[in-house]
Formats: sequence, C-alpha cells, structure tokens
Amino acid sequence: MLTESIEFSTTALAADARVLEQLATDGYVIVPNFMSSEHCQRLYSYSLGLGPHQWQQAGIGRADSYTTNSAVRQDKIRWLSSEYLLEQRYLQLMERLRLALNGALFMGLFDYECHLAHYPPGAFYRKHLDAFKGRSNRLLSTVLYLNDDWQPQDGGELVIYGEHGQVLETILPQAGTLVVFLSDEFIHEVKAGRRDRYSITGWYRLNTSIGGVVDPTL
Ligand SMILES: O=C(O)CCC(=O)C(=O)O
Ligand SMILES: [Fe+2]
Repeated sequence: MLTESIEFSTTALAADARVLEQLATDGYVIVPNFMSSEHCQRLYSYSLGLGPHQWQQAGIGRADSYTTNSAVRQDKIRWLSSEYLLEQRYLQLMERLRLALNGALFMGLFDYECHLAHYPPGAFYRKHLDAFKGRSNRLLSTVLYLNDDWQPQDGGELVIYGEHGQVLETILPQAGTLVVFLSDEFIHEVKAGRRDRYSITGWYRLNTSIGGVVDPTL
C-alpha cells in the first residue's frame, strides 16, 4: 500500500555541475543512481501490479497522425498522472529537475509529460527521433530505468547514435539510471531484451505553439 510518506530524494543531477555541463556540451548525459534502488523498486512493483487495462499499446505520432505500428515499437505504456500518489511523486521529482535545468542552463522548459513503458521479452523500438525540429515542443527526453540486476546478456539496451550514424552510447536499462538527451538531435533505439523491461520515458517541452497547435503532431 502506498502512503503519503513516499518522497523521492533530491536528485544528484540538480546538484552535480559536471552532469549539467555534460548535458550542455554533449547534448546528452547518463546519470547512474539518479534514483535509489528502494524508490526504483517501489515504481517497479507498482508497474507489475497494474492490470492489463491500465496499459495501452504504444503508438507513433500524436493526434490525427497517431498510429500503432508493431514493426516500429512494441512496448506498452501508461501516461503518468497526478491522480495516483506514486505517479504524482515522480512528476514532482521531475518538476524539481525541470527547475534545476532551467536555473542552470536557461533552457526555458515549460512542462513535462511522461509514461511508464513495459517491453516484454523480444520487444523493441526501432531507430527514431523523439522530435523533429520545428514540428514538436519536445526539447529534452528523459528515460529512467526500473530493472534491478539487469545483466549484459539480458539485452534491451538503449543505443544512442551520433550524427554520422556511429554508436555514441550503449546503455543497459539498470534500475536507477537516468538518461537525458536533446529530443531532436539523437537517433536512438531500444534493442530486444530477454527480460521484461520497465522504464519511465518523458519529455520536457517548450511553451511554443507551432502552426497554432500547442501540442502538435510529431
Ligand atoms: O526505453 C528506452 O530506453 C527509450 C525509449 C524511447 O526511446 C521512447 O520511448 O521514445
Ligand atoms: Fe525515443
């Protein structure tokens, strides 16, 4: 049972100038132990306890161009909302991070949206960008992993590519690791894994309407 006492600790990222500096210079940063294993465990158990009707098949695009395409991505998602205490706590944590990023890097991040994601064994998400310049308000992508004791042989890596298609990073979805990257700069993919893989993916957004639409199609 969840209680009011659940609070996520203040992030290392907010305090650690090197982390912010890496984000500013490289456009991405990987932060191991962003969240304690205890808190990750809570989110993990929460995810496991959700019934099938509390998840939806993930799609591509938004609004009228929204489609599910299992050749591209095969995860199931659940958008977080402040109606549910543990979800609210995570949103609050990421709100604190938003303020820290704005304070340190003047990014003008306006709000944040995120969803839990479950990749069953064998599921993947092919190479993609999370945003296209001028067509999305998504500025920064965040991914927090919830999987305890994830081993290299379990697969399910996030691979981040550079502008010439070279591999920049291969990241195991290990509990507590947070990855942050510029949404329209880095092509990335989720490799198929051998275990159920849980994460929370989110986006900090700008408050600009594009073509008169506040939250336009990707
Ligand atoms: O789970 C991950 O490692 C990345 C997920 C992703 O790329 C997305 O949801 O857009
Ligand atoms: Fe993505």
